[in-house]
Amino acid sequence: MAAAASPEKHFPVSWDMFHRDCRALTWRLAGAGPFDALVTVTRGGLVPAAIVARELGIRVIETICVASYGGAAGVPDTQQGNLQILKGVTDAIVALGRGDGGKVLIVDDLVDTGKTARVVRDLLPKAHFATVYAKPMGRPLVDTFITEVSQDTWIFFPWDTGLAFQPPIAGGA
Ligand SMILES: O=P(O)(O)OC[C@H]1O[C@H](OP(=O)(O)OP(=O)(O)O)[C@H](O)[C@@H]1O
Ligand code: HPA
Ligand SMILES: [Mg+2]
Repeated sequence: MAAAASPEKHFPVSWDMFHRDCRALTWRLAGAGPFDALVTVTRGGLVPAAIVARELGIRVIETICVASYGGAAGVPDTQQGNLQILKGVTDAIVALGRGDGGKVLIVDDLVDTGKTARVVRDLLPKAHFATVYAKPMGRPLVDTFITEVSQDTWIFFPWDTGLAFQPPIAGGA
């Protein structure tokens, strides 16, 4: 299956919906813990990580900073470029993530092609990988997620969007 070059369908997510989905993710994760540390994949993982960490009582939080989608100003970044790790995790977390005496939870907002998840997983092979949303290509790389959307769908997060006028459907929009 190929990644969607220009996703045709839109899946807009509101703050309320995102919070509810993060809580649902936490309920599902409760049985997989307890976790000694949480690693969030920036930047998209930061918001769900805050909610999940609060619900599960996790206080040790690390970032892994990865970037791969870049687009022209004014349009969603739907094209994936070379994946770059801008910052890794500490040796202590790497040791935990390899299964040395503790359990690490990785949180990201979504998995799409799975490239980001693959890189993070290679670094922390025994960690539990959780995302709020998953597309079919990346789904096998995730241990726990809440909602699956099709590969040709673009998910619009509340931090990337705002309220705007929508032309009526009857007008041919
Ligand atoms: O499964 P993949 O095809 O690799 O895509 C998933 C990744 O893409 C997005 O991050 P992005 O690299 O756009 O950076 P951001 O989190 O800063 O938005 C998203 O937050 C995931 O981390
Ligand atoms: O569907 C998506 N939405 C937002 N960011 C993304 N990064 C990869 N896929 C997506
Ligand atoms: Mg990301």
